[in-house]
Amino acid sequence: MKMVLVSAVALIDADGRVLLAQRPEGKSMTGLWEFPGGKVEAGETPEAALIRELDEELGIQTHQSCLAPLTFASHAYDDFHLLMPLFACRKWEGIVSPQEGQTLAWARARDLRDYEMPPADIPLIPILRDWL
Ligand SMILES: Nc1nc2c([nH]c(=O)n2[C@@H]2O[C@H](COP(=O)(O)OP(=O)(O)OP(=O)(O)O)[C@@H](O)[C@H]2O)c(=O)[nH]1
Repeated sequence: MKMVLVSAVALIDADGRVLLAQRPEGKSMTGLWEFPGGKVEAGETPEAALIRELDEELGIQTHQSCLAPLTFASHAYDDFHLLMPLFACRKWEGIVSPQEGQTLAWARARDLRDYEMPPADIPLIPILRDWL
């Protein structure tokens, strides 16, 4: 099975809320809420992929030193196996604004369960809630 490496981040604001992005129409798993991030390209580190994706998707800049490893997802989808490190980040520059028409939500830890997420993300929720 093809292994796909996706780097994702829990961006945490000053009130301890986490940023979720809703997958737009036309993509797989439309409407589900996910952590910002994306596929790691050839020759890229997971951290560099995330720094690039945050700039592209949300218009913010961060640094490797602001990305702390938090946990990971390992999930067998029908057509690929997803391996997804989840970093935590509390420091960035710029204002979070959707660059690709995504709907964004700042979710409180206790409300995370109310957002329908991809199956790979489900085990991450209690880890994140305990950690926040
Ligand atoms: N960024 C992100 N991707 C996730 C999460 N959970 C999860 O299963 N994924 C999966 O990881 C892949 C991320 O790919 P991507 O963001 O670079 O590209 P994409 O949505 O256009 O991919 P796709 O349309 O090929 O599915 C997708 O298959 C997505 O469904 C998550 O929390 N964040």
